[in-house]
Amino acid sequence: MTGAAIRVSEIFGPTIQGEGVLIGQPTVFVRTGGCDYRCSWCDTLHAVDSQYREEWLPMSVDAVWSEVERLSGGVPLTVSLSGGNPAIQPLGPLIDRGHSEGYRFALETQGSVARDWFANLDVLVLSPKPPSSGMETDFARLDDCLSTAAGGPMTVLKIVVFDDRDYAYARDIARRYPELPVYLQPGNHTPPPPEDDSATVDIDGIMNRMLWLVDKVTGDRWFDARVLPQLHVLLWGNRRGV
Ligand SMILES: C[S@@+](CC[C@H](N)C(=O)[O-])C[C@H]1O[C@@H](n2cnc3c(N)ncnc32)[C@H](O)[C@@H]1O
Ligand SMILES: Nc1nc2[nH]cc(C(=O)O)c2c(=O)[nH]1
Ligand code: SF4
Ligand SMILES: [Mg+2]
Repeated sequence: MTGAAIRVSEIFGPTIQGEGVLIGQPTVFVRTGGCDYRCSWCDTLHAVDSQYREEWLPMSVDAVWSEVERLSGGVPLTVSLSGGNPAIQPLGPLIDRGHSEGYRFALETQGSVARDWFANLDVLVLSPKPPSSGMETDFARLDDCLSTAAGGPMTVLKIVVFDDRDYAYARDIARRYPELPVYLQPGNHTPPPPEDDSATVDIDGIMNRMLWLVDKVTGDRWFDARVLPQLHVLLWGNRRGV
């Protein structure tokens, strides 16, 4: 077996990337299990809460890779690595394997753990957490993620915004990293409870938050910001595996 086992919550697709810089692009998701954060509004608790850890299978690189190849029909695409926090899993050998077959890799992480294999990614999405999450940003660690990735992937920021404090946080982060593109994402205040992915989602509420966010950004003449909804939530609500 190449490398240590990867704890996998789910592998699904192809679907479209619903968020941020790759929005609309066909992708297969590899969602790892386990997270060092507990965001108050996390929409993926089935891959975070240790209550569900028996559903996270330790898989070899070969096993993960054959599932990605099966789902993609062997046609190279961008694989989205998410979680949980995928940075706490040994994903370097998987990335090498996929690259050797012509696939690309995008990874989403909160920026709390840096890995040397970040440099081998094609896209690194850093999603530091605003005050409404209840989490504290460790800027030294976020800086580490950036310096580890330097010269490698296209790196972008994606910040979830629920309220004025979150918006102020997003502006601060953007000022701190002026070289990074910033994507703002309205928060889903009706995320699914982990055991029920059919729970209804308040699309009108999310769209109102989106409109508010557009007003904030344009009112402040923050013309470098990009504001995008979670497209998969608009299309499929809280459903899992899409
Ligand atoms: C589920 S997380 C997994 C990856 C990593 N742990 C992270 O937070 O970046 C993927 C993305 O979903 C976002 N997200 C989680 N819950 C959300 C919610 N209720 N509304 C909007 N975005 C949410 C996160 O901020 C992150 O950008
Ligand atoms: N279609 C789709 N796009 C996504 N972008 C980020 C996701 C995630 O849960 O990390 C996600 C997801 O679960 N589905
Ligand atoms: S860091 Fe990501 S996966 Fe972890 S609790 Fe927060 S939103 Fe959920
Ligand atoms: Mg999600």
